[in-house]
Amino acid sequence: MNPGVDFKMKTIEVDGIKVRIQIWDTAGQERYQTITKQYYRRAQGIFLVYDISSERSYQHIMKWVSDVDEYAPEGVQKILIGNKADEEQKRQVGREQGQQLAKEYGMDFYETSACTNLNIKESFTRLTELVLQAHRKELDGVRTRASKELALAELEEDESRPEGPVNSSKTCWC
Ligand SMILES: Nc1nc2c(ncn2[C@@H]2O[C@H](COP(=O)(O)OP(=O)(O)OP(=O)(O)O)[C@@H](O)[C@H]2O)c(=O)[nH]1
Repeated sequence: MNPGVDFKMKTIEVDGIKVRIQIWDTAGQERYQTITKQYYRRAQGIFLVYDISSERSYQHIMKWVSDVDEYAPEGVQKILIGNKADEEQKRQVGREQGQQLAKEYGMDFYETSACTNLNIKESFTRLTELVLQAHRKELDGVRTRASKELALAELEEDESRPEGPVNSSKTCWC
């Protein structure tokens, strides 16, 4: 295992389907970034997490977003998280600021707490849902393209076939 990256597996249920997810927790520190960016490439869903008691961590989200845009696959699903929601007395980032930023980037938004478990299950379920939806859309696209190509191939085959009854005794096309 690389320094700066934690790994866990978990099974969660989404729409009655059991989904096994791999969770890669990459360190935020600058010194690990060459390593952690490598992990973006295979991600299907990403949580961008700031700490509601740290304005600085919120300001950092823009940088994470641009890194994700640069290194993660195009269809990656993203959710913005404001963590440490239990630390209300230390709050530096308003909930509306989180909502606003998420809206700008077209992401869902949750305030969570790893201490009280607030929205932990909900946010993982939602991200998994988004990943599954995106995957289904991609598959539908592939299926539609494949059936169009098949229909076209059949049409071409029909057009190249000689006219007249199939069992005609005539063997040449002239
Ligand atoms: N009160 C509170 N503390 C939290 C919460 N989540 C994490 N912490 C604390 O915040 C500190 C940092 O937590 P980490 O999980 O190491 O944070 P991290 O983002 O992985 O840190 P990096 O390694 O820099 O990426 C620890 O002391 C945690 O106990 C939370 O929801 N509420």
